[in-house]
Amino acid sequence: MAPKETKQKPTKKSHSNNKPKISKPQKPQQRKPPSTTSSSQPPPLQTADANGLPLNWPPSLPYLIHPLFSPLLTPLHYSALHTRPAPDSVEPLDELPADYVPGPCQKAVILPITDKRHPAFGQAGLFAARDLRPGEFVVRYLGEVHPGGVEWGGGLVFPEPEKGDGEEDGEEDGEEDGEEVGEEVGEEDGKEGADEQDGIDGEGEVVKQDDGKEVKQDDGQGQGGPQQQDAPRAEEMMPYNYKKSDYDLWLDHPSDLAIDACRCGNEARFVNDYRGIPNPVYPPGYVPQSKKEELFLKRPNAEFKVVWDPVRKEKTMAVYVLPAGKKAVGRAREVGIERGREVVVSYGKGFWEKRREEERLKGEVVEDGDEGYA
Ligand SMILES: C[S@@+](CC[C@H](N)C(=O)[O-])C[C@H]1O[C@@H](n2cnc3c(N)ncnc32)[C@H](O)[C@@H]1O
Repeated sequence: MAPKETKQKPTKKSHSNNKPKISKPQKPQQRKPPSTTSSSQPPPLQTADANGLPLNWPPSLPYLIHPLFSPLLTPLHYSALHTRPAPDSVEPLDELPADYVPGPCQKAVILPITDKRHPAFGQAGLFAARDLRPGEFVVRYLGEVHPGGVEWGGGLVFPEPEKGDGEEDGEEDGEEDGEEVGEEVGEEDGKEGADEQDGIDGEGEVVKQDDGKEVKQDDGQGQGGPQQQDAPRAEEMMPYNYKKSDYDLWLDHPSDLAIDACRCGNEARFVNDYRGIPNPVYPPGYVPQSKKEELFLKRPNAEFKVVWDPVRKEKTMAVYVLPAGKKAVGRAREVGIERGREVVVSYGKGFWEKRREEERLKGEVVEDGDEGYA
């Protein structure tokens, strides 16, 4: 039975009931080709490295071009995942753009945060590689699709490399990173024994690894998933706690479907929350002259949206530029996020409330440069 769709605001799911905030579904968009860059505009920023992976992609983290599926998902979860609300339903889903091609994103680039005023200084963020139109699709949010209610997810299992890619890949994977290759933890939440097939099932897709090579996964949802590789190290056997992830979003809350991009994912996992981020148009120390201006300095320019993947016929999550405001005039009607500007969303108040609570419990003070992430 198809779950009833609800208005979902994709928010950060982690830590609590304050699950991802998902933008209000909108009527299906007219597909338009991406706007061409006029000759007067500077060239797009470089988004990929020499291996074809996103620039600044963490070497130890598996890069996904399709979602992975947890073996903990049930037929009911899959039914919900593959059920599209009717176009005339209260909340139909937009579709991914017709020209969407799986793989590295050319619209945005992962960059280290070097501005000390930025609350995520020392981490990374996602930045527009070219001017992005209001409402434009930016990038999918890829990760492990898992039951949102579960706490423990077990180890991560990636498929054996294809013959020919040889040991090299397998060995590198095994050696380099505790997170990317593992085995289902012996005890999943202390309840279940491990199975070699358990972990994260791919769905007949390709995972790009940190060496830029691709490995294929079996086809079939939740069946015949990735194979175990080398024997995992101790840390790879550690149970994984979804609840502690900072990269976990609700995909479909009523149907208990979530996406976690902590252990693997794509560029979208680097999208920061807008709170406390200084507007680079203004110099350091600039004090907003009015409440209106202050608000301008503190608003998101993008959103997480649940959309329909017409090729895979399933719900998915993506980052979109926010539509132009009703009062937008001139350039603001054409450019939602300027080239070089950080793509920022709202994680939702709940995310920061929970964060504050956790910090308080730890006896730490949250310094956010903002009057409150709530
Ligand atoms: C989904 S990750 C975003 C990417 C992250 N900056 C990184 O480099 O991996 C969420 C984490 O980024 C940090 N973050 C994002 N937005 C922030 C903000 N406005 N203020 C402080 N920290 C932020 C927090 O540590 C949060 O747990």
